[in-house]
Amino acid sequence: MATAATAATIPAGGRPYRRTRTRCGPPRLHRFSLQASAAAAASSSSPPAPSTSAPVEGGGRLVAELVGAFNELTERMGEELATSSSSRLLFRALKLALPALRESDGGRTLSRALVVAASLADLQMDAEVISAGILREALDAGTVSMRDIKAQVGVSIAHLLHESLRLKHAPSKLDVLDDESATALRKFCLTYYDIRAVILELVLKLDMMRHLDSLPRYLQQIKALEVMKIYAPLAHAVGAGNLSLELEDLSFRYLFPHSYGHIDEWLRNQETESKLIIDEYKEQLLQALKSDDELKQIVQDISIQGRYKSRFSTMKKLVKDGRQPEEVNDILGLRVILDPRCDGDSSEWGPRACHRTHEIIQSLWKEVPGRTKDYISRPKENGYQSLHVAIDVSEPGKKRPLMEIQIRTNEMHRLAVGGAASHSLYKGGLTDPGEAKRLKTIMLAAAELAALRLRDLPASDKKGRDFKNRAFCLLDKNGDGRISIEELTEVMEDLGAGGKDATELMHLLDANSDGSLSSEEFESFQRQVELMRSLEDNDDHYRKILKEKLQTIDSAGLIHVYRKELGDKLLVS
Ligand SMILES: Nc1nc2c(ncn2[C@@H]2O[C@H](COP(=O)(O)OP(=O)(O)OP(=O)(O)O)[C@@H](O)[C@H]2O)c(=O)[nH]1
Ligand SMILES: Nc1ncnc2c1ncn2[C@@H]1O[C@H](COP(=O)(O)OP(=O)(O)OP(=O)(O)O)[C@@H](O)[C@H]1O
Ligand SMILES: [Ca+2]
Ligand SMILES: [Ca+2]
Repeated sequence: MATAATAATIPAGGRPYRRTRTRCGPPRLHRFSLQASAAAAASSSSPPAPSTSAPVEGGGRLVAELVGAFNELTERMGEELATSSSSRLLFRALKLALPALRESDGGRTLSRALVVAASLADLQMDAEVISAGILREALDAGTVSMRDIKAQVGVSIAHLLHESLRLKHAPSKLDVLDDESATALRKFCLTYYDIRAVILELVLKLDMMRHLDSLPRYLQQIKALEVMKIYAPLAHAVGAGNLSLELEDLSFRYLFPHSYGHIDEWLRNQETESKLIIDEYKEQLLQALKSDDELKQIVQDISIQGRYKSRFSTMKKLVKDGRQPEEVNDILGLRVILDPRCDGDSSEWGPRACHRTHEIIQSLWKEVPGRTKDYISRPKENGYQSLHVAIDVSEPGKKRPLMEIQIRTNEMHRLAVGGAASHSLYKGGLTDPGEAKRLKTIMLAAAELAALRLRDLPASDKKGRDFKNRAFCLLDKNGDGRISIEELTEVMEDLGAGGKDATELMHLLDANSDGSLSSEEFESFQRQVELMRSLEDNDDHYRKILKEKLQTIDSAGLIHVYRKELGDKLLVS
């Protein structure tokens, strides 16, 4: 069995992972490795899993990688973005990038390129940005040239990459250690025509920050400082809030390891329980608000967001006025957003709905006296409106930090996110409201342009191809509903494998031996790819169980215990 170092999936932090979609919260990522799953498959007892090892050998493995990565990315993109022209573009980019990336650094570069692509897809970037993200690693590693990209993927991707490279080299022109230079550089970034290059660069910075450990200490600090001063505020300014928080926390960790350690320990100790409390209170409040007769009459929709405060944001609060961690009163946060009915007077119904929500909160929980701030009756100078209350969520014998609840209408929220009282300005990322407005216009224009460029071809081109079967349609070049040996050979040659591999793979997958692959035959191959992934998800799970039980495990011992104790549990449902 070929021992390729990288599996055909999107990895996190340099480790392969797979995502399970959940309705809320960030994607859940599972780590896995192909060798481990093969070992697990080999050791599992009856009924035997379908032969998963055969199609992943040699050139077949390349196709499995291509299809696996393609499926995972299009799933993340969602139907709206993964149009058929976008899919074709992404497929071309993957075909060029996969063989090139496998050559560098034992496959680690491929893992990282796929992580970058997945983050971009999660940010709902279009196929051009995602493709550029995959190819950028190959370009940096020197295994693909700009000329190859232009010829095989397209001029627009090459242009996007060119812009991101300009941005990459920008910081060296300035002394980023002083605030003025940092502000100047952020402004410079925002004058880019294609804001998507900025976002690509931000995601690449996040990837870099996740892999700083291997660098010498002084370099870690320089890079962390640059991210803290320039890229984290920039991410905040372009509306990528979670990206900004992660960039900040990672920089904080390298810049101030001791303070980070202290705060991290304190927040981590209560994180799991706090997040459960946030979810519980959120649900309870939503039910109470939705069943209130007065609110029913004046609002048409209610939503609640919850958040656990980040490491860096907590640290800033502590150093701002020397308070103790226990005195940070927004570690747990809820935000109620009310949508007043249109048939009433929103200038009256909005504030009334907020105050009614406050009364309901008071009836449910213990409000902390003196911590209520009514910025609705008395808006802040910048126009910010919201009603803030703090509640005590401690239980007898169990002291907890306070929970802050912000109550606002959707109109007030719009202002707090994008207006003069915008969060970007409030947090100091951008200092000029005009600039924030301009940025938004640029982003909208870029999005429209991308949508135009990637608009689907007429329906006749689709021949009833469905969303799930995109990979098949892309391999079936002449659209006759079958993948011929020529078509398979072509894609395998693109991936750097020989014609012999294509013949072998065809032999394995061609169940009815008619010399070509039907969509059903290809689907069963896709199922095998999926199966390998689930095996590897389980592997991680079992590894954890075993680690707890056995303390130390070597790889040979691991397989041994699998067979003895967990064999029948390893079946994949
Ligand atoms: N977007 C935006 N949010 C704001 C603004 N002012 C306050 N907020 C939000 O409201 C929260 C609480 O603000 P305040 O009630 O003024 O509390 P504070 O004086 O900061 O009190 P501490 O929590 O003790 O620091 C902040 O953490 C922000 O989330 C603003 O001008 N714009
Ligand atoms: N009570 C809350 N409920 C839900 N989301 C919140 C709440 N407070 C802040 N947020 C959001 O959480 C994200 C991180 O905010 P963060 O905690 O860093 O700052 P902040 O609370 O707004 O400001 P400060 O640090 O000055 O208190 C932002 O998107 C912010 O709008
Ligand atoms: Ca706050
Ligand atoms: Ca066949």
